[in-house]
Amino acid sequence: MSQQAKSREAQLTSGLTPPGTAVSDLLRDLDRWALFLDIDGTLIDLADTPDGIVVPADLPANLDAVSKKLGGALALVTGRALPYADRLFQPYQFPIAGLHGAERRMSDGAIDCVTSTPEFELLKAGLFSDTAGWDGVLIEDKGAAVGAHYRQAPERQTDLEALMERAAADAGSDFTLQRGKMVIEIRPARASKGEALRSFLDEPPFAGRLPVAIGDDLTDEAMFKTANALGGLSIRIGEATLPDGNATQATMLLSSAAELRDILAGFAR
Ligand SMILES: O=P(O)(O)OC[C@H]1O[C@H](O[C@H]2O[C@H](CO)[C@@H](O)[C@H](O)[C@H]2O)[C@H](O)[C@@H](O)[C@@H]1O
Ligand SMILES: [Mg+2]
Repeated sequence: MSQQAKSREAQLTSGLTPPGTAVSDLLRDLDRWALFLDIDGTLIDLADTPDGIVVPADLPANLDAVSKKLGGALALVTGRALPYADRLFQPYQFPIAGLHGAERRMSDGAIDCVTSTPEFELLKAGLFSDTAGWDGVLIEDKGAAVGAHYRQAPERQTDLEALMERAAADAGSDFTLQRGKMVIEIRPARASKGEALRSFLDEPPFAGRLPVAIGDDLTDEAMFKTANALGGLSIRIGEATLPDGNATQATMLLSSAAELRDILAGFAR
């Protein structure tokens, strides 16, 4: 662990208010906070495959109850495609940013979506065919984005890095590589989770509130940075040290998605 990460770890676990207290602070001052929640690894436990996730039965209703206590100021901010993420929490629909912030449904229901192109469809088809014989590798078609998963084939990480870097270069400047947990993605470069958080805060019912951003992966660091810059709270699920050895931008930690779900369940009551 780098020196920077060590001092960050100490800072996070020293006299700072434990995250559980920070979140329960919301109980006292409901008009003050806006909650921005990542999905995979934050609300929902990680699974071997993108479709292997299990949504705990009480989670959708708890999210709805927390949202109502915050006057609707709860948004999901995910790398998943917006329609896929929406289905996870039926019958409820929340303000949501998908594809790492590239597409968004605002509180009034208006959707700013991003669509694929014939060229990008060809690129995705090429990835499927190039990896057809790579056991355990899973190509995830997300419409205007694509993910290459190696959770079940860690030995293929280097091959996938090279393949996705070439594909991203072919895709051009409208796209960017996004690394994550056992995945490399090519996504629209037009936004980030930090920009999505800022856009929500320009609109009711988020405007005038301070952000609480909670996430678990590299893509969420942009959300943490923006929340911190706006005087809000940033909470990472997991360690203070990122896989690359750098310290997280988050100012607080939670141990697991289960711990966050318990806090939200208590807050929902
Ligand atoms: O921003 P998030 O909501 O956290 O979404 C990030 C990515 O989540 C999914 O991949 C991750 O979760 C999978 C299921 O647990 C896991 O198998 C995979 O290894 C993780 O990387 C999703 O498949 C991606 O599209 C999201 O970008
Ligand atoms: Mg996540």
